[in-house]
Amino acid sequence: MEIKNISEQQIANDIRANLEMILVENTWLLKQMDFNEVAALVNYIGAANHIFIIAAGRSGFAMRSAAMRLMHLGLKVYFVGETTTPAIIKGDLLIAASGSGTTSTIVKAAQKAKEVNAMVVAISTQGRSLLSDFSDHLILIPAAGKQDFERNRSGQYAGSLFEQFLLLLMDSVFQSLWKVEGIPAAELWERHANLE
Ligand SMILES: O=C([C@H](O)CO)[C@H](O)[C@H](O)COP(=O)(O)O
Repeated sequence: MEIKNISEQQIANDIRANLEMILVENTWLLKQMDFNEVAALVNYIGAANHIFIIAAGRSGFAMRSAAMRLMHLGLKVYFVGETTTPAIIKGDLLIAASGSGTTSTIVKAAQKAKEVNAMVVAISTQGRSLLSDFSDHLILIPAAGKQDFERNRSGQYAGSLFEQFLLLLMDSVFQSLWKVEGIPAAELWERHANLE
């Protein structure tokens, strides 16, 4: 990639402006959310024997972070696709995050989860999608779709806003669960990886 003749100060200013735009977009999204939809997720998590999480690409990175924090709380959490992930069965919960709601591995996982009568919570930018058809509950994040090349809802590339907000939202869910459980941080830390 050729870096054009641009001063370090111009780049610094541009990066700062971008970060401001990203924070503004995430704050805008916060105001569009129905947090009762998110509150329901806490009930699904509380009722589940095991929690399975699936998401792909950058959405997957955000949800891997969420899986780690839920594990720190002492929940039995598996990220779909890891070699040690067991079968999902009735009484379990699948949290399936897909901005588009069409990523085939995620739709298939939700379909399988419903076949065995597990519960499915979807998180998506789409109110109706292939994924929502196999979901008991939907959390709508009305961010830009990853193929909204006109960039109507976000100045950022592809699904970046959804993926950022997903991470922030799941950290907020963790904070609520942590508060409810009242577990001291030092106790959570005992579950933190010591082989890293
Ligand atoms: O990595 C991603 C891509 O760069 C879009 O910004 C997506 O997270 C990946 O393609 C999965 O897509 P969705 O299932 O639609 O979230």
